[in-house]
Amino acid sequence: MSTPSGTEPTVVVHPDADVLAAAVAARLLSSLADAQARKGHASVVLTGGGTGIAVLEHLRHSPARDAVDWSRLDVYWGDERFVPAADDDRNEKQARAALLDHVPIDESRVHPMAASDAAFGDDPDAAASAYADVLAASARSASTATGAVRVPSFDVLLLGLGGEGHTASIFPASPAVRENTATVVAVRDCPKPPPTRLSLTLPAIRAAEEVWLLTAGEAKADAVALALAGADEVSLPVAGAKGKRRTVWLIDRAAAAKVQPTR
Ligand SMILES: O=C(O)[C@H](O)[C@@H](O)[C@H](O)[C@H](O)COP(=O)(O)O
Repeated sequence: MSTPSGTEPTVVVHPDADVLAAAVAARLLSSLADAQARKGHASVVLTGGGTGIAVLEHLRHSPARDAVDWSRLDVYWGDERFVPAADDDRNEKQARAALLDHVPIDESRVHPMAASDAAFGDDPDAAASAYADVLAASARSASTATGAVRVPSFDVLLLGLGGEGHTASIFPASPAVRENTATVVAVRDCPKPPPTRLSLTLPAIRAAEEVWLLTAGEAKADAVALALAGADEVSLPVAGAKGKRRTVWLIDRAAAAKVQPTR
């Protein structure tokens, strides 16, 4: 698979979905511990979806779990389902059950996107705008604003992807994929239920130091191959998910089945 060079993505293929999730958990522990050793704190953007949550489950059970100082980790989400807080579809609820409720995290450093029965009621635009304000404030306080994009300089931003090429809650040919100024948007009528969501936009995603794409299964093989072959982001949003410093595709053999080997 391709080797890291500049903005070229790194592609790492694991035998199956479970080894992939365990390997990503180990990689994430090391990356966050390195960031904390370097600058005293670290930040991660979590993703929903089966692979993303499986990684958190492996993190929870890892013997190296406490290599990360959980009290100095800032946690954000790349997207969220705009449903009541107690709804099992909430990415935050799933992340807390898988990991966050089991580690000594500093709750003031955990930044969930609003639920539909919280401060903004059932107004996803207000909830999206409020999260953009949280990101901007975090950028100012950490004085790591990434230039024009008012978000913190996320150390690792995790993303899953759909078979048709969505990532976070950015779907093909949608208003969200064409958004080039807002950092967070409300998304309606999503093909993947539930229909209403909040999502980082591609400019916000591309402000991350590292973007890791996590996926498994043959249903994702076309999207993976097209993205790595340079598809345009409007028709395949995941193709636009790139880190400032590094982009890493962490996939299993089934999802890698149609990737053209690099010469
Ligand atoms: O909230 C969501 O639904 C996710 O953010 C979404 O982008 C997910 O990561 C992909 O749809 C992959 O999901 P699976 O890993 O379950 O295929």
